[in-house]
Amino acid sequence: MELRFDGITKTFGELEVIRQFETTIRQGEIVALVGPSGCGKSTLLHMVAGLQHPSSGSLTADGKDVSRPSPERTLVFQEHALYPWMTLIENVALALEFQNRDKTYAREQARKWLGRVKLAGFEDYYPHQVSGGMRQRCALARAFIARPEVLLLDEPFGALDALTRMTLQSVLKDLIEEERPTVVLVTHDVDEALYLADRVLVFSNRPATVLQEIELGHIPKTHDLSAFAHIRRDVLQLLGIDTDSEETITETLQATPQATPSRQGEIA
Ligand SMILES: Nc1ncnc2c1ncn2[C@@H]1O[C@H](COP(=O)(O)OP(=O)(O)OP(=O)(O)O)[C@@H](O)[C@H]1O
Repeated sequence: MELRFDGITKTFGELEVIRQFETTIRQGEIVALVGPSGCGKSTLLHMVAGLQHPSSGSLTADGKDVSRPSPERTLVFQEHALYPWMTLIENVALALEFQNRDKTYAREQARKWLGRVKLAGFEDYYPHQVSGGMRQRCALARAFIARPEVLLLDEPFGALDALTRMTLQSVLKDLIEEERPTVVLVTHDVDEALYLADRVLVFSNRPATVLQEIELGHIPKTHDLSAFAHIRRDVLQLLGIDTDSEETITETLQATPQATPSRQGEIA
């Protein structure tokens, strides 16, 4: 499914969040959105999901106006995505039951998808009985089982530790390669964007405009991103991050741009 953003502006009351956003995301393309906290990345995803509407401009999916949510466009959040009172298999099967599919078929498919994300044997566990990484595997199974044409990922692994995040990124990459949905990924993690995306859009502070568009193409990638070091450095510099102190990347991107420094001696 092709997504076309044509002169999209979004305001909430007096607050202008996105200004004149233009791009076309091709069928099967993976586009990452990176930018400072609060610049409007999630708002853009919510518009594609049909949960928010542009204040001006137009947004179409395969030429049709996006006006409401549809199972063709699935949103995956960072956490709290699973129903805690349902087992993993029930959570996954629900995505098909919502489409009025037969319950037995939905359960069979859910078992298959849990196997694909390496959760065979955990079907009858409740979300609180498994790790955060396993919950996100389950959330991916629930997103993919409905075979969405557009997958919208909002910081899908933001709550996970670095090692688990890398493992889950590989799981997601394999699923995307097999299923080929169009993907829009919002992330604070520049490495995640470079690893997963065909194209990266770097946004400015609010009102968000595109500072740079980086075409990576369908290059086979591994977690060794040394070949992309120059791109990574450029992106970080665009975001105003000192590349000599890399450990602060995620924290800096998450920091509120309007945050006021605490007075000397004050406990932050
Ligand atoms: N429903 C809403 N009503 C009013 N203001 C909103 C609404 N949704 C978002 N905003 C505001 O729009 C701005 C952009 O929010 P958004 O969540 O899209 O940013 P973001 O780039 O995804 O941030 P982060 O990276 O921190 O998740 C913020 O200032 C936010 O307070």
